[in-house]
Amino acid sequence: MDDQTHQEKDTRILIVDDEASIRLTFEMFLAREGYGPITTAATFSEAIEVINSNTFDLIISDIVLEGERGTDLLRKIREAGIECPVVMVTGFPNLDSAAEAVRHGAFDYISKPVNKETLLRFVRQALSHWQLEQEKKNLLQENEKFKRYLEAIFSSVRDAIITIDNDMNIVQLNDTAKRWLLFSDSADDINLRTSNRLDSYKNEMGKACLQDAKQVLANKIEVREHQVECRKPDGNIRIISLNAAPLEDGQDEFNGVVIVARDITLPEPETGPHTRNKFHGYVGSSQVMQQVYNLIENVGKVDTAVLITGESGTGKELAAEALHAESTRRDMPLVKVDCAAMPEELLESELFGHIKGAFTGAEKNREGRLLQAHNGTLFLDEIGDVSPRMQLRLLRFLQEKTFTPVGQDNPIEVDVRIIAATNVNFTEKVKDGSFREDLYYRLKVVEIKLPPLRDRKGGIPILVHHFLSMFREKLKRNIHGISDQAMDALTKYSWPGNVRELRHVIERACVLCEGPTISLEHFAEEIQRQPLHPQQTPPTSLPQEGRAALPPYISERDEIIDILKRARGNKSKAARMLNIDRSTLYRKMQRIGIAKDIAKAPAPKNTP
Ligand SMILES: Nc1ncnc2c1ncn2[C@@H]1O[C@H](COP(=O)(O)OP(=O)(O)OP(=O)(O)O)[C@@H](O)[C@H]1O
Repeated sequence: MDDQTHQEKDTRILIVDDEASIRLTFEMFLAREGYGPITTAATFSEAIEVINSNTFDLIISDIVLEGERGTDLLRKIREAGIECPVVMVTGFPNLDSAAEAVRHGAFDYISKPVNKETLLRFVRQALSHWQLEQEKKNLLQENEKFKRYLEAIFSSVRDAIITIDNDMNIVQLNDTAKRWLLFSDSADDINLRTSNRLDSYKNEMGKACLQDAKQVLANKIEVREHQVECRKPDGNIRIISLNAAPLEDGQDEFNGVVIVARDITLPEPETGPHTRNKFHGYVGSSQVMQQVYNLIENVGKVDTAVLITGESGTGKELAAEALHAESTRRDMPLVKVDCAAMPEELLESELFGHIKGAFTGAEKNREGRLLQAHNGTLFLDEIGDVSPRMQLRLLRFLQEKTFTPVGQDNPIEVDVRIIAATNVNFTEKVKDGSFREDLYYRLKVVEIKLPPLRDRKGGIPILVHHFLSMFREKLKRNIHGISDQAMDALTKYSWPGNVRELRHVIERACVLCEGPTISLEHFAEEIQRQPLHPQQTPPTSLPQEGRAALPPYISERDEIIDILKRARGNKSKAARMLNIDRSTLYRKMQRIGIAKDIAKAPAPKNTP
C-alpha cells in the first residue's frame, strides 16, 4: 500500500499514554507525516470519554495506564463496537500482556523504547490493514445488498426460475418453480418436499427441465421456447414455455444452467372459474366444451341410449369412449362398429352373428358384436347410413333387449348399452323417410352435440399446443413452438375436417419443420392463405363489410379495434359486424385487454 494513502488528511488517530513526553513525541512524529487530526488522552477514563464521542481510524495505547490496563481499554473499545486497529505500546516486563492483547484483537504491539521509524511503520501497517478491512466489509455489504435485491426479483417474478450446477443439483429456485415442480398451489408443503436434485422431480415440468438442462450441459448452447403441457392436480393443463441457458460467470467459466419458465396458456374465451381444459381424451375449455364434459359425466352413469351428433372429426368417437369410461360398465368391453364401412348383409352378421351354414360362405358359427359387448357398451358409428332392414332389427333389439343371430331360431338376451353417432342431419333423414322416426327417438334418449371447430376458435391454440407436444414426442423432433403468424393462420382457417384435420395439419407441420419453430411455410396453401385472403375465412367470422380494408396478418385484437372504430363505439353494431353477440364481444375485449373507451376513438377517415 502506498504510504501517501495514509498521510492524507482525515486520518484520525488517538494516542493514549500517561506519560506526557510520549504523547507529545508520538503526536509530533505523526503530525509531521501528515496524519491527523490527532487526539491524546492521558488516562483510562479520558480515553473512554473521547472514544465514546469521536470516531478513530487508529488507536495507539500504552498497555499500562496508571493502575488500569491497556487490555481493559481494548475490551471497552470492542464492547462499544469500535473496530479500528488498536496498537499497544509496551515495556519489556509487560510483553506477555501485550501478546494477550493481540490475542484479544489488538492489531499489534510495539516494544518500548519506540523510535520514529518503528512508530511510523506500525501506523502504516495498521492503517493499510484497516483500509483493506473496510474495503472488504463494504464489498460484503454491497454483495449482501445485491443478493437481497436479486432474491427480491427472484421471488416476485411470476416466471419460474431455476439454477442448476454442472452435476444437476438445484442451486436456487423461486417459489413459482417450486410450485410447478411439485404441482402444488399451497406454499405450505413446498419446503417439506423440495429436493435439490433436478432428476427427482418426475412430473412434466421436472422432466422438461431435466431434458433442457442436459441439453445445455452437453452443448453449452441455449434451448429456447421449449413448450410443454403440464397437468395440474385438478386435471387442468397449462402450457409452459421453457428457456434454458448456460450459466456463465464473467470469466467465461461454465457454472451450470439457468432455466426460466413461463406459463403461456392462452385463456379461452368464455371460461369460468371451475372450468376443465382436459377431459378424458378431450382438450378444450370453452363454455360449450364444458357442457359436453358435464353431459358426458352425468349421462355416462345412467344406462340410457345416447346419440352423438356432430360433423366429421369433432370427437364423436372420443365422446363414446368417455361415456363408456364414465359408466359402471367401464371394466367391460366397449365394442365399436362402423356401420357405414360394410354392406347390409355383412353388417347384419357382424352385429348379430350367424350360425354355420346360415348362408353361403358361413362356414362356422360367428359371435356377433352385440354378444361381445354383453355387459358393456356397443358404439354404432355412422348410424345414419344403415339400411331400413337393419334399422328395424336394431329397433327390435332396443325394444326387447334380445336378438337372433342369422340362421338361428332362438333369441339371445344381452345387457348392452347402445351409443350411436352420426354426422348426417337426422331430422332431414327422418323427414324424407330414409330413417325410422321410432328408431331415431329410441337412439336419441339423450343427444350430445359436438360443435364444429370453427364455432369454438378460442380452443384452437390449446389444441395446437396439445398436438405439438404429442407429435414432438412421437416424431422425436426438437420443435419448441409456433410463430404468431402461423397460429394466426390456424385460428382463421375454417377447419371443415374439424379437430381431426387440425391434428393432421400439426402432424404434417412437425414432419416438415426442421428448425425449432413451426411457421406458415409448414402449412398447406389453403391454410397459409388465410390471413392474406380474409374472404377465405369461415362464415362465422367477420363478414365482408368488416374485413374488406383489413391488412394481412391482422390480429384478433386489431380486428376488433378496427371494427369498434368503424362502429363508432357502438358495441351492438360492432358485435353484429363481427357476427358475434354483444356479451361475447365484451368478453373478448376484456380478455384481449381492449379498454372500453378505445371504441370511442374517431373512426378512420376512409370509413364511410
Ligand atoms: N376436443 C378434442 N381434443 C383433443 N383431441 C380431439 C378432440 N376432438 C377430436 N379429437 C381428436 O380428433 C380425431 C378425430 O376424433 P373422432 O374420431 O372422435 O371424431 P369423430 O367425430 O368420431 O369423426 P368421424 O365422424 O369422422 O368418425 C381423434 O384423433 C381425436 O382424438
